[in-house]
Amino acid sequence: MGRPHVMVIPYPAQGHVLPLMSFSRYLASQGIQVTSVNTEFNHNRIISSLSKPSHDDHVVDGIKLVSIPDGLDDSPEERNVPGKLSESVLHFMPTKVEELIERMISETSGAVISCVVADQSLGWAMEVAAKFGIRRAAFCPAAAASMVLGFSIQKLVDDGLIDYDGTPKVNKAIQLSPGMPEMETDKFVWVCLKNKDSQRNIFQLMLQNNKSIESTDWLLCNSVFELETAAFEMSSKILPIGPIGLAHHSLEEGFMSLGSFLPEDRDCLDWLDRQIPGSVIYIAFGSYGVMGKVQLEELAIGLELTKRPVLWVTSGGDQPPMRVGSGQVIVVKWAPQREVLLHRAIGCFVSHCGWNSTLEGVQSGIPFLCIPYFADQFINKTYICDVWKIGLGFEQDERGIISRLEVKRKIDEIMRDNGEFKKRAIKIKEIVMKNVVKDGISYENLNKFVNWIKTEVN
Ligand SMILES: O=c1ccn([C@@H]2O[C@H](COP(=O)(O)OP(=O)(O)O[C@H]3O[C@H](CO)[C@@H](O)[C@H](O)[C@H]3O)[C@@H](O)[C@H]2O)c(=O)[nH]1
Repeated sequence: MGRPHVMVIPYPAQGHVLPLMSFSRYLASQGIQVTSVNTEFNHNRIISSLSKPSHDDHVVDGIKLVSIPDGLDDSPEERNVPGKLSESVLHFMPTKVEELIERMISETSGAVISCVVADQSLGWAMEVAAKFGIRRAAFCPAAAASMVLGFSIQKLVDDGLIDYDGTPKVNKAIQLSPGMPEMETDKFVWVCLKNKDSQRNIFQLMLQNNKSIESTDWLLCNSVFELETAAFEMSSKILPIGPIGLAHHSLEEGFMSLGSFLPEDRDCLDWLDRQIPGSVIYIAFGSYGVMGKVQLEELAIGLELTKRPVLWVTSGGDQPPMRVGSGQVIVVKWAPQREVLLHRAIGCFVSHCGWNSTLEGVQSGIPFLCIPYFADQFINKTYICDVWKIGLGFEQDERGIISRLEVKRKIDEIMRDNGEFKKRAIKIKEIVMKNVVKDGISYENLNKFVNWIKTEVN
């Protein structure tokens, strides 16, 4: 029997590459040969951001890194033009992946790829794999609730809640089933992009992906059954396997950053060592920065008013107008976020509620302050604030801005509150940990998947 070989294809964005890289590392640690396919642009960023240089650019931590062109020019700006990246993903990448598989098969005289694991948003990858007779699994890096929202589109149309292009006909909060987080129709994943063309494209893509997913052998979700019981009960096909980063903690530390597009600033960990336990506000908005100047300023002043130490990540480019260097505030471009959140100095996490950040905060037992701005982030915020009750949102003033006083008020509330938020956060963390150890649901699902990969190899 040959060694099983899995090809992993993430959507080419940071919040997708990181969890799929964690998943790849997990598979590699189970003796599976893994090829991770990234765009050339991302591949180069991944290699140059490794915290420990690799002897071989193409094999890192047991994972073979290969790249395909994305058809865009070399500037990062090109990828920020709305619609450019998604167009390349839809119309350029499929042929490149197909050519890559053909090449791999011919170079190794028919070597088997046991399975393609692709991001759930790349439905076409399932079709390419099927064309070569390769088995397939979809990986969802977002909450199960986001997936079932996609699966419920036809019902939303039938119930008269949205039009055929996804536009809401009414503005109201709905629940897809009892126990599901409430969702505002005007904040549906495809609606809150605030751009009609993008809305139409994403909506169409979700419909297409729903179809492609029907033909997959597995639909794995980086989530935890007990965090989202109602969502998992709505679709038995979605299997929780998360949080995926927790599955390989024993692996070599030097490659913890594998998949980051920017080098991690590890000095902030030394700074954290010098802070009082539970005192630091960690603020990070994922890999994009879209905060307006006025909001940024109110946030910065509000944080200063709390007189608490702050660690601020500027990844997307938003430079906080704060007095840096006072010892109270440290600003970094890219932090080792998972390690930061686990540090005893951290008291709360001001987050945009991307699903990876949500899971990382949850598994660290840290309370949240939420500033969601698009896509699935509103659903994740509802989980944090209304379902798990481990965080607070902010009220906006008449200008649509979160004022400095509101920032200070909410941070003081979450950091004091006799530790109620912290206590609940620790409880939720314990639930999560139960799922990733032996006999836990995520652990068992991962095991089943690995066994399936191993036993079906010819
Ligand atoms: O300084 C930093 C900042 C972030 N991260 C990591 O970057 C990832 C960011 O992921 P996420 O929190 O999900 O944010 P986005 O990059 O914005 O993720 C996109 O993808 C997610 C998964 O589909 C969605 O939930 C989000 O809405 C979408 O914006 C996390 O693993 C962080 O640990 C770092 O390592 N260092």
